[in-house]
Amino acid sequence: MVLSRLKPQSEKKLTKQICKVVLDHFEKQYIKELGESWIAVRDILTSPTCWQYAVLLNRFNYPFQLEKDLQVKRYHTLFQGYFPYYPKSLMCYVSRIPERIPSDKYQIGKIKGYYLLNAASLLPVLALELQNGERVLDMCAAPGGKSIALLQCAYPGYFHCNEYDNLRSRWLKRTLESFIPQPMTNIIKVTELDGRQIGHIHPEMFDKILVDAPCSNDRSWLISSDTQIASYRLNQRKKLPIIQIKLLRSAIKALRPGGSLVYSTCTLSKAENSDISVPTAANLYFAGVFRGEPSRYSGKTQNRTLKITNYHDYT
Ligand SMILES: C[S@@+](CC[C@H](N)C(=O)[O-])C[C@H]1O[C@@H](n2cnc3c(N)ncnc32)[C@H](O)[C@@H]1O
Repeated sequence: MVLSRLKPQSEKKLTKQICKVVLDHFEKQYIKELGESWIAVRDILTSPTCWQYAVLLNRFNYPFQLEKDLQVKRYHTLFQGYFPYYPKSLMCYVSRIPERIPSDKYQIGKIKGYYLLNAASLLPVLALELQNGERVLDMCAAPGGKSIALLQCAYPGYFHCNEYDNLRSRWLKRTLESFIPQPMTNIIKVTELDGRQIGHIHPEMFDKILVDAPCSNDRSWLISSDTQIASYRLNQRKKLPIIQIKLLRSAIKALRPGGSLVYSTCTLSKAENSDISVPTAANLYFAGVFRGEPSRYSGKTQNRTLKITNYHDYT
């Protein structure tokens, strides 16, 4: 029965128009930053059949039948065995065949069984290595995909989900309500603070912090249909590192000594990734996924650990 709901969207629906203004801008920038690799990355970014939609199963209402159906359809679990940290409770399936299953519909009072996300979005979640009982901050949390994924990994002692934008914050609350049972919400706090202030408000409070920063989302910008919006975004793009560094500095203030912080983006832009550095922490690079092989992160840990990840889906 579930299988019938898993019909993939047609190939036609998978075909998206690529925005030329954005592509031209990226060509100039990324050929400089990535050299020849840009050619392969560009092909993957612009070809929807290469994008992987992962199915994250919700441990709070585990969809056993769906899991069987996915296995019949030759879906396979993601990244297991690649990472030093990969909790058994995190169950995520992907298919080698390009398809997108419909999302689980919202129903009042029902905990959803699964969440669809870009497979690579789990990289920052895994990099955070969340353990039971830890105090964790998801600083830029809406719509909540990584918050849900973090809660599949461990039971934090306190989970602070923050989102500055009012509308998106409502979306975040709705996501949490849909995936997390009521008794667990006692450990979750949702706020609408400016992330740049959190370090002053809660100094050295958290064991783990995720800064999934507002960034130029290369893939979604490439398929934007409105040229005016695209040009506006490209114009504003240079301002992003200013807010990103402020968010990161604030997060470091909110991190307890010995804690770990993951800063992540879904852009390839050097200015928004490796150029966002701070003096107090060691940088660990967790470079993303290339053709199904996630690269391991490496580096030294000092007083506080900072991992920079970007989660483009190069699978
Ligand atoms: C990349 S999205 C986060 C995606 C989210 N982590 C997830 O997995 O669903 C970045 C978010 O940061 C929010 N944001 C932008 N400026 C912010 C600020 N100053 N403080 C907190 N959040 C902010 C944006 O509204 C956006 O929702």
